[in-house]
Amino acid sequence: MRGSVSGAAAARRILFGHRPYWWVQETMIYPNQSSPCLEQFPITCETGPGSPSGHAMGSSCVWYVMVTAALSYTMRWKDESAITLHRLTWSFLWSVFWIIQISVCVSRVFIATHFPHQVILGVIGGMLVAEAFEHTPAIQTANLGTYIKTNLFLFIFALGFYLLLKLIDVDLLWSVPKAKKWCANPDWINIDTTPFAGLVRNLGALFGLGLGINSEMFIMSCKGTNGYKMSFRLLCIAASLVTLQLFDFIKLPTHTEYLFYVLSFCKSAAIPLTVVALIPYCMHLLMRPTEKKLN
Ligand SMILES: O=P(O)(O)OC[C@H]1O[C@@H](O)[C@H](O)[C@@H](O)[C@@H]1O
Repeated sequence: MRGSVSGAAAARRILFGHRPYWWVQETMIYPNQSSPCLEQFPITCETGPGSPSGHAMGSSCVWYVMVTAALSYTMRWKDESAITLHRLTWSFLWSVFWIIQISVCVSRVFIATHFPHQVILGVIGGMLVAEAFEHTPAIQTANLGTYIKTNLFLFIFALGFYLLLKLIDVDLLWSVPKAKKWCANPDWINIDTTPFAGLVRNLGALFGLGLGINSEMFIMSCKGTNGYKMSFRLLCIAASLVTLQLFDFIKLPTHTEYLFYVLSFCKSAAIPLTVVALIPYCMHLLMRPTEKKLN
């Protein structure tokens, strides 16, 4: 009994970060209704727990991967002037990195979705995740079966963890009613901010990545001779950036929860599949006639 009580307390401490926009309404620390008035915005009403910040974590993780990948390129330059250039690039890229992270953190705190320590934890967490994945090259070589098994494991683990915590009276979705109660405008509550929506999105992305890197399209384009060409890579980057903007225009219907989760999974799977396999394959086909003419 004591074990389950202390387990619940530990889980609460780790997973139950309050967000300022509801915490300020419920805390008892301000006497005689003197609690400060926090302005809310259309993006304030996140429904998940506040710690660590998902936006800060996502941003630091993605930018960390891009900056370290770019620097690993410049590190190969060996002569004296190249070393100076590498140092300049290093300072520039890390400055850009920190400017972006600070901007994300300040904006999350400004709109009352986070306390400062939650965004700091998010940035550190994102960098740790990026480091861990950079040291796990198996991700890029795993077969589709492994991706599917990992997907199933993560889904069952998350669901099992949710149900297990429910048994010891801990509701992992505790934050949703709080958000609904204290959000200034019900229209600002978005289903895609719930913890389950985040889970489904991540599972979809992982599945799409698995499908992509195990597809013929990826093998023929990225693993072929074109894959090493700078022009091919730049074309893929440009086309991917445009396509990602187009994906952003696809708005999913939110009236039926299950349908939303299924479509969200499909959309999240389609994005890496497009970027990793479809676009490189199209670019590969586009570049082929030019090569034939040259030959
Ligand atoms: O914790 P934050 O910064 O409010 O970010 C929450 C977001 O974090 C993201 O990681 C999740 O994918 C989203 O579903 C969620 O809305």
